[in-house]
Amino acid sequence: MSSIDSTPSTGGGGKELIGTVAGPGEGPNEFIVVTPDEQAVKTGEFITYSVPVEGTDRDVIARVTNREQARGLPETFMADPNVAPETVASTLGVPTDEIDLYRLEATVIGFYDTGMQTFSNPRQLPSPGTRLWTAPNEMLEAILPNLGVDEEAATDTSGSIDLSRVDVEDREGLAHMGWLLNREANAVDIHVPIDEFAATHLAILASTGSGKSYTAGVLMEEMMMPDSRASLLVFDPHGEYGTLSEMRGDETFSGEGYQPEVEYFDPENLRIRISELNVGDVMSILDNPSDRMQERLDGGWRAMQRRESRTWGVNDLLDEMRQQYGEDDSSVGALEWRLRRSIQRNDLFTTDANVPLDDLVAPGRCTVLQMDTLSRRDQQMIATVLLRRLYQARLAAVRNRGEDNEFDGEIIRHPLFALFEEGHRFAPATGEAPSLGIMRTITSEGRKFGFGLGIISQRPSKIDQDVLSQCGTQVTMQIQNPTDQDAIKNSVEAAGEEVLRELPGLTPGQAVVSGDSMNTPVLIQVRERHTRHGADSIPATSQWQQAHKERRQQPSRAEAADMGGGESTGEEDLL
Ligand SMILES: Nc1ncnc2c1ncn2[C@@H]1O[C@H](COP(=O)(O)OP(=O)(O)OP(=O)(O)O)[C@@H](O)[C@H]1O
Repeated sequence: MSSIDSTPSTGGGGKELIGTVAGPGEGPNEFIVVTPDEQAVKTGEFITYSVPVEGTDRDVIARVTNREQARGLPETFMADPNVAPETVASTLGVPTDEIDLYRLEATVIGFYDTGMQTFSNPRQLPSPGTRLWTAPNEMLEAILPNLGVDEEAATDTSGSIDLSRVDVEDREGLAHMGWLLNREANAVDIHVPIDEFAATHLAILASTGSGKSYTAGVLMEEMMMPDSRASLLVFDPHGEYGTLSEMRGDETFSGEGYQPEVEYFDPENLRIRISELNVGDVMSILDNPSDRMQERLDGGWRAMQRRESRTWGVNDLLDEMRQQYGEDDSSVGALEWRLRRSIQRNDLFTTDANVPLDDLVAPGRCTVLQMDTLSRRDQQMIATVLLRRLYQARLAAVRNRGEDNEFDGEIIRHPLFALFEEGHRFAPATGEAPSLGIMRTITSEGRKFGFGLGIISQRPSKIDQDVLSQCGTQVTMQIQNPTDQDAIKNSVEAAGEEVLRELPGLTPGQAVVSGDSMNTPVLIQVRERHTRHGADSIPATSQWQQAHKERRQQPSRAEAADMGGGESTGEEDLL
């Protein structure tokens, strides 16, 4: 059978003839390709062919989903590991040339429709005999991520669409995450649109040690570049982002008079004003309040919130409750002990200090909240109160409350992106967390108010499924735990079988990027960071060695005592 000429109209690097269509596959979008061994097309590779759609030739992209040997040397030729199969074959006089053939299964993704700005399925499989090429590098750079291809930029002098002409390198607001894993390093760079994941939220999910915080670091670097100048807030429960300060003054991040600011806040300057708490927050930190106590607290708290002053404390609240329920009310008495223990004696809470939101967030500023010395509950409390204030301040900006002379609340006029390490701690699937409510609100409503969240976690099954399912872009790295794989399957829409199959085999730094920021899920190698990674494991043996040498160089306590007065022998210390 003569092969059908289906040369794609696009030119460019990486385009090589790989084989021919043998026939349809199992599913309605699947077909089988036969290819000789030396082409070595890997699973996950993007291949292309051309078909006429409504009178115009379209370059259709398909993904190789499986590869198996269709014909090779008989197994008896491989029996002795010391003799090459070719030697056995030639001794027996069997020709080995072109004996290997591979059978590839491929799934049609579609042709890029410049009108719809995404893939469109031609609903027609390539005919047997159609020739297939690996898709050109430039074409993949332009159409795999959801960047929107301008039809004019893609049209060549003859008026036909040539997607390899589109150059995304110089486009603004893109995050260069890395490159397509199946191609050579940097052959197909993957740039994801920051606007997209900053609006519809992001999840970075992987087992521990697979590169989550490294990848988050890469994305933050990209967001702080001169063509983005993001307003970032990082909730860092382990103190892993100390090295982001290297962005300050680094030429890579500077331009047009801009340099990113990187600010660190610790618990000392992250105090929470008591009046910022709502009654639900307080209930969540009190020890087992009875129904009657909850009722008293609710009445007292509401009265305090109606007051003009925002600087009241536990004593004022107790006075208020005694006024309402009587001096000798036993429930107020029981509440007093609990309120003093959980709020008044916790340094986190204060009556007056309140970090102004303008000090905390600004365009071109990455603020890291270092919370590693705080308890989990205090970390959640800080997140709750800050997120609520920030959300209200964004709401006020979007609703033009700033133009109302009587409005005296806080207002933030630029979009925000808040990133959570240990996301399951702040939005847990089970158990109480005061921060869960506001995180659900922001993930479901934040898009309209320019407030994006990024959730990083090594336990997807432990994240609230509502929050996880609202994260429109997913970066998924190595995950072996079946429960976590199931959580991804259930809540991540874009995670098809192909994505899930990849997860156990990934190595650190390899990731599947899927969802709103992509037109189709893609396997990438995450690029190296410009700043150092701040969360490497501690190299125990070299540090033991160093510490031991230092210890030997220092005089022992007994020797030191000896040198001090000349009277001690050291032995005296032991007596
Ligand atoms: N893209 C990459 N390029 C080079 N090295 C990487 C890359 N991604 C990860 N690594 C290396 O892999 C190791 C683990 O990365 P990382 O600390 O980000 O993992 P993690 O998933 O955040 O782990 P944990 O859950 O323990 O915080 C680090 O030593 C890091 O240097």
